[in-house]
Amino acid sequence: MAHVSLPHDAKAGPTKPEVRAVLLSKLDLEPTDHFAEVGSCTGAVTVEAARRAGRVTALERKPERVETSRKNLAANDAADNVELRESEAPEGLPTDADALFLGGSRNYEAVLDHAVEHRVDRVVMNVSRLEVAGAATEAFRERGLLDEVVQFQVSHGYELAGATSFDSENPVYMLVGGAKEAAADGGERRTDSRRSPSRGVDGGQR
Ligand SMILES: C[S@@+](CC[C@H](N)C(=O)[O-])C[C@H]1O[C@@H](n2cnc3c(N)ncnc32)[C@H](O)[C@@H]1O
Repeated sequence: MAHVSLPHDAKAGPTKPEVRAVLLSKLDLEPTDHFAEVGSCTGAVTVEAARRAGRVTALERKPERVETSRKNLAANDAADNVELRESEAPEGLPTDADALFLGGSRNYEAVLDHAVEHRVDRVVMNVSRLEVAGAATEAFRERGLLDEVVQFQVSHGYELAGATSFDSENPVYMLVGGAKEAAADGGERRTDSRRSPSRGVDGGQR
């Protein structure tokens, strides 16, 4: 994975490189995709998405963090296909996104409603707080958006007395899914979705 340079920082973020690697595999972005992001903050995810998707619309509610995103995008020469919006989602979300990432959780239920209404093919949300993770999992499930819940924790080794010990980062809960296409008969189909088949949370193969 190409390096992301973040000379400008923010109080929250960045999403760590290993977490971004998993996130990007779930989002499966391609040059034809319009990617929408809630909470660009340092722009670390925005930069990676801009290298893969054709278009990126990135929202951030805090003006100083919009500026941080803007500067870090420029530092990575990744601003050409990115529209940064100072906005609190769902306000300002595009209606034609193929993939949506919620890096910020404010108003997430309304953001998920937007994803359902506009049939966003891939929806991923990262959560670090346990209580929010549980509530957000329910919100995905209630809307028929949930394919899988992934929980992982990254640790980095460091040398200690000639051996290797580890510093652990906070666990991450990654909620992964997307809106299903409505079929003419009122059922649901997944014909043009790029979501990879995975074992659903109900235990069935999806
Ligand atoms: C944990 S940080 C995201 C980190 C980011 N992925 C990065 O790599 O720097 C969450 C960000 O989401 C923003 N945020 C939270 N809810 C939002 C919403 N509804 N709309 C826009 N921004 C939001 C916060 O201001 C914060 O900057």
